[in-house]
Amino acid sequence: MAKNTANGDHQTTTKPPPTPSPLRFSKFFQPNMRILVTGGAGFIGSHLVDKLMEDEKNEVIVVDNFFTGSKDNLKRWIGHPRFELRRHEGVTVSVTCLLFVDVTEPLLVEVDKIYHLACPASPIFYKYNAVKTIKTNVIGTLNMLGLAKRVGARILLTSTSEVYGDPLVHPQPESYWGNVNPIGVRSCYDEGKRVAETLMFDYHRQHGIGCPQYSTDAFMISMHFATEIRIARIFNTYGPRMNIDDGRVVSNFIAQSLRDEPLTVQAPGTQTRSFCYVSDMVDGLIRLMEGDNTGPINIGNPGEFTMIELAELVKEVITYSQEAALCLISPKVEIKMVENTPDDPRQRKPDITKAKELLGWEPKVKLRDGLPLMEEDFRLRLGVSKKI
Ligand SMILES: O=c1ccn([C@@H]2O[C@H](COP(=O)(O)OP(=O)(O)O[C@H]3OC[C@@H](O)[C@H](O)[C@H]3O)[C@@H](O)[C@H]2O)c(=O)[nH]1
Repeated sequence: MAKNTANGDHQTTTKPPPTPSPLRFSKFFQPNMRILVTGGAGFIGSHLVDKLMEDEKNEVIVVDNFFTGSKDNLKRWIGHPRFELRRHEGVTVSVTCLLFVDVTEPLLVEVDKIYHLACPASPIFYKYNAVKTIKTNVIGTLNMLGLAKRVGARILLTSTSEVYGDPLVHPQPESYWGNVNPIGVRSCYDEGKRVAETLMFDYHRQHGIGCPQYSTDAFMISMHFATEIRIARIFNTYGPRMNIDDGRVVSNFIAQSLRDEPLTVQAPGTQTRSFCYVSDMVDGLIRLMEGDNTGPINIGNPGEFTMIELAELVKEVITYSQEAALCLISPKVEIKMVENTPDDPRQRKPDITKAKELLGWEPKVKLRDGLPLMEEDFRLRLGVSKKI
């Protein structure tokens, strides 16, 4: 008897593993595309869900443990017939509540595509429980790969620019192997994502390319699914729905401006980052999933800013009063230099040649245009109106 373990490994080959319903191959069956989004209640995940739900052929299942994600981000979809809620071992789900699942536990659902985003992404959150972060990246990715293998789903991992560590090559192409401290406080995330990438490629290599595959074993024909993988290396992303106290630099600066607090630039302030607006990010992820390239592919905006430049730009863009709007500078906002955290990368900027060539993708929203959209969302959530 063939036995499929929860992580999708076949223990014998005498019987074919479970296959999708034969109905899916029938002439009159028009299946919807069933898409699982892990971490779908988070900042990028929820924007991705919005985009996927725009296509009436998509059914979307979200799993999230709500450590950093929030049901509020998905409230418009709760109860929607294509936004499916499932029961998972021991977890009863009512129609008003989302599936509470942690990817470190195996998950059994039938899906065609998996966007695997689940993991805290802000340094203060991923460092908060470092062991849990690395478990999420390693065990969580193993579980999702096992699921992908079992049901024949294509899986996309959102990896990170942090796999380049404190890069010695600038800007960073995908061919750069990085400069990562394996025992530092950020390692749970950057090494975790590096292992996750390794697992993706090992599953892909070990289980062949092309889907499905047939093989004969003692005169039995067995079918198994190759693991089709996609890897995106996400660079710093910003936009509406970021947690207000998320701790990342753009959300910090906007929240601080709206609260009339000084902008905390971490020393030396000359370190650089490149900021991608969330709608561009989602577009890049979907193109990668739908295209023919496994990646890894950098998805990020190559516009590079020092943290001092970013603080100046936020000061300029966030207006407090008509007077401030006219002179484009809020008189109240100050910049305060504060201590930095260990291993903070000194520079970061994506080389997006591959994304342009292979996905036909490049970001459209400039930082100057994206910041006011985020400001509007933060004002609503903080209850701070424009004083004009
Ligand atoms: O209040 C702050 C917060 C942060 N910073 C600085 O801003 C820079 C960016 O820091 P963030 O915390 O926003 O994010 P990081 O670039 O360190 O990490 C991010 O990298 C890419 C993604 O995968 C993740 O979202 C996240 O890990 C750092 O140099 C940090 O020192 C400030 O100057 N002030």
